[in-house]
Amino acid sequence: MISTGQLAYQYSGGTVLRFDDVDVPQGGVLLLRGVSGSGKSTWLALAAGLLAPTAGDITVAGQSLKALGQAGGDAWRATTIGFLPQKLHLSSALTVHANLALAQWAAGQAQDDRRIRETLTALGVHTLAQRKPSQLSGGQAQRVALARAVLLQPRVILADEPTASLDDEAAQQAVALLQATAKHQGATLVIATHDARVAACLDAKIGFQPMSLLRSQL
Ligand SMILES: Nc1ncnc2c1ncn2[C@@H]1O[C@H](COP(=O)(O)OP(=O)(O)OP(=O)(O)O)[C@@H](O)[C@H]1O
Repeated sequence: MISTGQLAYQYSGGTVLRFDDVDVPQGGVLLLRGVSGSGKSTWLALAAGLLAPTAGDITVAGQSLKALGQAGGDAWRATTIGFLPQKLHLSSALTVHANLALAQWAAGQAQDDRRIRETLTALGVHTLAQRKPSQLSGGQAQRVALARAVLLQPRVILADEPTASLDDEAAQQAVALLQATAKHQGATLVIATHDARVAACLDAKIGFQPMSLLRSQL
C-alpha cells in the first residue's frame, strides 16, 4: 500500500535526506519517529506526492508517485490522501459544517451534507456543526480536522504530530481516535511524531510498524 525503495530527497542547497525502505500493507499503521529536523515532514510530503523524490521510488495505493504529474497529483491526492496537519488550518470564518463542505468543493465534488453529518457523527462532533472554530476546544478542533481529513474516505491518512501540546490523557485519546478511524475506514495510517508517548498509545493488538529517522541520516 505504501512502499519505498532507496527513497531520498534533497532540498535546494541542502544535504540529502535518505529514508529506510518501508512496506506498509493496506490498513497497516506506520509510526514515523524522529527528532526535529530528521525529515518527518519531508517524508509525509513525499508520501502525499507534494514533493517528488530526488532518488528512489515511492508507491502509494498502487500509484508510483514518480509517474504522477503536477496536474494529476491534485486529483489523486484529493481522493487518496487524508492529511491531519499539526496546525489544523480550519477556516475561522466558516462553521464546522462549512469547513467540511469546503473540502468537498476543493476536491471538485458536489456538496454532500449527509456525508458531512455522518462523518461528524462518527467522530462525536455532530452537535458542533454550526459552531465556528474559535468556539471549539483544542480536542474538538482536532476531531473536526480529522473529520475533514477522512471526509472523502481516503485510502491513506497522514497525521503530522497529532499529540503536540496535548496532555497525556488527550494524547491517548487522539491516537486511539486516529487508529479507530483508520480501522473503521480500512485506511492505512501514518503518524509522524517526535513524541515518545505515541508508541505506548497505539493499540499493540492491532500492531504497527515503527521507522526511526535519525539525525545521523542527514
Ligand atoms: N524548504 C526547505 N528548504 C531547505 N531545507 C529544508 C526545507 N524544509 C526542510 N528543510 C530541512 O530538511 C530537514 C528535514 O526537515 P523536516 O521538516 O522534514 O524535519 P521534521 O522531522 O519534520 O522536523 P520538525 O519535527 O521540526 O517538523 C531539516 O534539516 C530542515 O532544515
